[in-house]
Amino acid sequence: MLTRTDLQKMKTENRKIAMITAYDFPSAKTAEKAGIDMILVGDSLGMVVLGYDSTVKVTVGDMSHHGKAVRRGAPDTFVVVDMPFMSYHVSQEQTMQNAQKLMQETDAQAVKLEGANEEILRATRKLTEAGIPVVAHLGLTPQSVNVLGGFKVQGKDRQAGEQLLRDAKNLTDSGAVALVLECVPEELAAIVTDEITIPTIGIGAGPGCDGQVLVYHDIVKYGVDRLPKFVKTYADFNTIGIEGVEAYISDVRQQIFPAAEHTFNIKDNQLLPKTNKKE
Ligand SMILES: Nc1nc(=O)c2c([nH]1)NC[C@@H]1CN(c3ccc(C(=O)N[C@@H](CCC(=O)O)C(=O)O)cc3)CN21
Ligand SMILES: CC(C)C(=O)C(=O)O
Ligand SMILES: [Mg+2]
Repeated sequence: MLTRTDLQKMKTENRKIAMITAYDFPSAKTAEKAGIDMILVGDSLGMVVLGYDSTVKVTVGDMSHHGKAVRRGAPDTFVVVDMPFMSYHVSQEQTMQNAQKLMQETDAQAVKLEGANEEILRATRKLTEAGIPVVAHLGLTPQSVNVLGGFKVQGKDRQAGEQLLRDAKNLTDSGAVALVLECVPEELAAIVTDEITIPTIGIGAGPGCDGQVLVYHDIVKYGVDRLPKFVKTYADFNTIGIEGVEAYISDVRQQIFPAAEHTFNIKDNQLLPKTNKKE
């Protein structure tokens, strides 16, 4: 399993970090078998596997439930669990308790928090001091979709760019181990990556970041229809899945399935006598 130190070394040696989301046992198992560097149990699970239209409805209980399954599927991979909407905003005490629950129940290596206001910076410091590594997340922060007015590219003007760079530096100073940059212009992401000492992991933030993260179901096109511009797909599970289920339905209807090899038998002398009840 990679460590925080390995990630730092990858940045300085310009070896790119490959991260993917996973939400359950099979996706985690596949990601680990393929040799992924890091897994994110993203709160995007609300949209991708629960069918909500944003991440706002996701709870700490949901994150724990899915995080545990991911850990069982990927016992040897660095796992980051998202702290969901409002689980780190009410009070410092509640933030610590929620992070404790996620770390202890899922056995993750780090938690991820969106944003960089005073409270988030304090939480990042306090969690780190308590032994909980924090991954930061700037740019498009989906938990604030209702304030941002949609899933839109962020940091497009000079002022927003300067703010983002300041935030990134403050998060670094507060102890964050890595920074996810979501939906920001590649020029800005490259500058931030150069200016801070911790690794940046981009999603829709261009090739200049120290690593990349994408949503599992986007990469393999599974249950998703409209994909953001920044996604590249490498497989088409939708098509394969529909074809497979169609063939199964057809086999059942044509009595091709189940065949002899799918069927269990007992010895003739153990057979129940026929009762002829139907006649
Ligand atoms: N399946 C999935 N993939 C993701 O990457 C993802 C989620 N869900 N859910 C949580 C967030 C939401 N994300 C999103 C969702 C939509 C866009 C999107 O449609 N963006 C527009 C750009 C709009 C603009 O130009 O400002 C696009 O065309 O890509 C971006 C990020 C990223 N995350
Ligand atoms: C898009 C990534 C960075 C995320 O936070 C998620 O999947 O929830
Ligand atoms: Mg998230």
